[in-house]
Amino acid sequence: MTTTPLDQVAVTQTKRGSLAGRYFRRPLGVIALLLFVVVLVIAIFAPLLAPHDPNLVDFALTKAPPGPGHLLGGDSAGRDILSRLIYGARTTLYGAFITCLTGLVLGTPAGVAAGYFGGTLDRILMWISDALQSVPAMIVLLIVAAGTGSNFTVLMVAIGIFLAPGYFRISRTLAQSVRQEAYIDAARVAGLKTPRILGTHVSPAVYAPIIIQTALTAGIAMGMQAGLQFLGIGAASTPSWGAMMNDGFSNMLSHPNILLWPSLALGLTIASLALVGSTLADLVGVPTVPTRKKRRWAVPVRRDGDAAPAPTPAATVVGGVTPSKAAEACESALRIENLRVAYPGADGDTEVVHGVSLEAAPGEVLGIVGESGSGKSQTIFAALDLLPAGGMASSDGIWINGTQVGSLSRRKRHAMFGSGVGYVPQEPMTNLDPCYTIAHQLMEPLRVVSGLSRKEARERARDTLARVGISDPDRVLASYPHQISGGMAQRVLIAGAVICRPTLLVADEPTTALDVLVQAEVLELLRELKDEYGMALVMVTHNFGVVADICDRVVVMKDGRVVEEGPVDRIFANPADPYTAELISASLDDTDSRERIDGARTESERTFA
Ligand SMILES: Nc1ncnc2c1ncn2[C@@H]1O[C@H](COP(=O)(O)OP(=O)(O)OP(=O)(O)O)[C@@H](O)[C@H]1O
Repeated sequence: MTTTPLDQVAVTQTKRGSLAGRYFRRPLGVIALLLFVVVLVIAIFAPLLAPHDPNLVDFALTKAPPGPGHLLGGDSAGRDILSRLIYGARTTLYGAFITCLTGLVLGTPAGVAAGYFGGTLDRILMWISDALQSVPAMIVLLIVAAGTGSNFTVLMVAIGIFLAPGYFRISRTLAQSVRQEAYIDAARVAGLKTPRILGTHVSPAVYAPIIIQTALTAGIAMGMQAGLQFLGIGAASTPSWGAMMNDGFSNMLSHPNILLWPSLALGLTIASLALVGSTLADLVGVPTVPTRKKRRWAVPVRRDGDAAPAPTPAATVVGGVTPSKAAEACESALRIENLRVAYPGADGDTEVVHGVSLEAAPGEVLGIVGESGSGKSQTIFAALDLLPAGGMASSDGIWINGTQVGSLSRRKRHAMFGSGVGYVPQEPMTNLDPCYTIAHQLMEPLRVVSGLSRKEARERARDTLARVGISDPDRVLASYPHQISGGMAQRVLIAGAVICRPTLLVADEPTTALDVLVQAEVLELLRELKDEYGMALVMVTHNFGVVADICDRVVVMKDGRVVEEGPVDRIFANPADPYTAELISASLDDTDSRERIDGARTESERTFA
């Protein structure tokens, strides 16, 4: 095995520090948090802290000014203002809790589902959300109050329903952005089921913004709650800041202190929550949503549940294949027959892959080569069920490791990918989930798909990291993606792709994002792994140098078509198509490559016309 220096690259420590550490460096945020904690403590320990029974009436105390024994004075009914204020905190926080819980439980899962699956589900949920936002909430709340005898908890649940669209919209937007992340594709190819992907890879992106939303929603809930109580809705025996404000409002001119204290308590509590929320938003607003270098087309990935226009999705159409071809396909690691991929556009569907057929035998290294936009990735995406939203694929069949994947349910197809197919994507960094350690990401498919115990999975992960040339696997296992270099990340991805010992490894431009030295090492590693595990390797590249280096056979693509295929030696010695010849010389001599390729395109077009 070749020893490599990649793992020598120092693991960089994060300079940002933990979220809590950064939060406590914000004085305003700290003051706001302290204020809220004080209100919370007062609410929890109200029976211990209140000097009097909040409902005890003492006529001598009616509208009394502050004095000994009654530090804030008495209200218009002769009750101790301080005690009512303390118990009011309890009512207010309880109400806000019920409201936030309702909004959270209804809005967040719905938003994640709508954002991740898109399509009809998204449209229906968006419609419900819009409808809820257009209903005049206060009128409905008054009706609910009348119908339930002003049941406080029911009213707070009703407010929560009206505030659920806030949670829905945030989680929908975040799920939409995360579902385009390459590490979600990688998780799907690794065979993880959708609930697992939603739970472990999509939800973490939603957590921090949802906490911020909760802080803001709690403030809004308190305001609405106080508004209802101000209108006299709610049990008279329950001390509440809104009811106290109502009382104070009636005596505002003669006894302003009755209005002052509940208003101050409510204002400060809402302001503290708003400040906590905005401080958190400042700190986590951008980094919590992982950014992916957008694919050229920048449209969301189609998922289960999306409305997929005809023709049928990738690998689901079987037809036009003779029995002999089907039998041959059973021998192949990968076989694609007459694949077409199209996208809807303003002027109808645009086909970007036009009837591509190719095959990789077990143990063989097949190169798919072509310039940018020639359809290499679309071909592979269609085979691995990773087409972006709107992508429509039809074929006469796609076989992976001898199985016609179109005849399998999506679930079985993905389970098969997990154990039989490894996928090494283009951009190492974006294919690792920033929320989890490398250990978690390598062990997850082993535990979930292969059923290994935690100990076994960890050992396998450590061994595989060592095998891909990382000399300090324990340190890398404990690292987060941002703590490792690009070269090391690519090795981690290769380790992840081969960790379940697949029989087919698909590598989509695995060296593009790496420098020249690291490129050579990664190619060497892929070659070694392929020999060691007996895998077929499908190598997608724009570089004939890579093809010369590692491939047995090559398929040359241009404008969504296969222009030529054959053994690498023959293609290099005697390219049949002028485009192939120019691609070879452009790859071997980088100068003026674009002009030469363009020239060859013209020549080739003449040949094909
Ligand atoms: N979502 C999409 N909508 C419309 N056209 C698309 C979409 N995705 C890809 N295409 C088109 O499909 C064609 C093939 O793209 P593909 O990504 O397969 O090229 P490629 O050969 O892999 O190039 P690269 O290596 O640069 O990714 C391109 O012309 C591209 O513009």
